[in-house]
Amino acid sequence: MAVYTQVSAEALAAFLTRYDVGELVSAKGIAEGVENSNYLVDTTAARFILTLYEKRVSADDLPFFMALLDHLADKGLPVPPAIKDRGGVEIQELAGRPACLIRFLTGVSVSHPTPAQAHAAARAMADMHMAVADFAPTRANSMGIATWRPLLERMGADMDAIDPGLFARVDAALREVEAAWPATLPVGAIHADLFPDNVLMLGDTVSGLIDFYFACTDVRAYDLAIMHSAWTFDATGRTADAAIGAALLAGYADGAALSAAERAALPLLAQGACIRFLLSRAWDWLHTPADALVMRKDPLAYARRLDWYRTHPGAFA
Ligand SMILES: Nc1ncnc2c1ncn2[C@@H]1O[C@H](COP(=O)(O)OP(=O)(O)OP(=O)(O)O)[C@@H](O)[C@H]1O
Ligand SMILES: N[C@@H](CCO)C(=O)O
Repeated sequence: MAVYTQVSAEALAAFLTRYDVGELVSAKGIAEGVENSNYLVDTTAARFILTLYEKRVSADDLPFFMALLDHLADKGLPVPPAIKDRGGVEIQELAGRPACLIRFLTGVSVSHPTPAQAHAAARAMADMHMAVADFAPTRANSMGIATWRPLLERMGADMDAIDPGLFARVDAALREVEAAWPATLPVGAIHADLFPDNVLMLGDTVSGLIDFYFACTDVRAYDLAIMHSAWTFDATGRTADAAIGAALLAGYADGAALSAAERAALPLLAQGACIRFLLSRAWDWLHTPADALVMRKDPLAYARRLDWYRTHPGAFA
């Protein structure tokens, strides 16, 4: 469960007096998510999400994330901007952590998306990519390709405790990905973590894109490749659903043109996406005590996806 930082009812009630949002009625910790502490907050006026930012979100990056959310919300995308307090301030401090009160969005994240839902979600990603054409702020990808080898080397042979030979397998795949990584594809602000749990849906309609805390300036087609790796497989990474994959490509193409060069790069970008999530999951696997309250995500589910992309070069044809 993801409540690392406890906030007392008294501290929360006092915090809310900075805003014009009514008075505290109830607050519950939200179990989903692994990165930040999230509370569902009801006031006499409305419902909100309170997020306290933990280890992987740097306070220095919050202005970028909040500017991006404001920009997308202004363009009509279903994203949750932070609420401004009476002085116009979005990024606050609470219980010693950076904190934001965020607009609550209705909808549920689906664990087994249908092709229609995948289509709608990829269309929403395309809309997001188009909507940031005039978004000026930039942020380097803190989990981008330049970070993968240092992370791999830091774990070194410890990775073989997860699965014998894992270090060598990832090392070899990364060498190929590094050698062929495209340098000239269109870049822009991307979500970089648009897994099914970060898309809220009402039926086949996207009601929310959430969790922008890996958003950064990077290759747009890489965002689609991340989405493909996250949506197309079952949780173990063993089985790929071709209908979901096709729906993602079609949904994206509905909202944004995918050039021949972008399409041709997708198999490699998807392998990069697998390496990125394999490495972050492996790091957490090795550094989170097995009895911690947070659920560790299986790195091998991404090792299997990596193998799949390496053996299915025509997956995006
Ligand atoms: N604006 C919102 N409106 C409605 N529900 C939200 C909103 N933001 C977050 N949630 C809920 O809180 C949960 C956790 O949020 P989020 O995914 O941002 O957490 P996280 O710790 O950053 O997770 P992750 O492990 O995906 O990085 C979501 O699954 C969703 O149920
Ligand atoms: N979406 C990531 C967790 C958040 O970075 C994963 O499934 O590994």
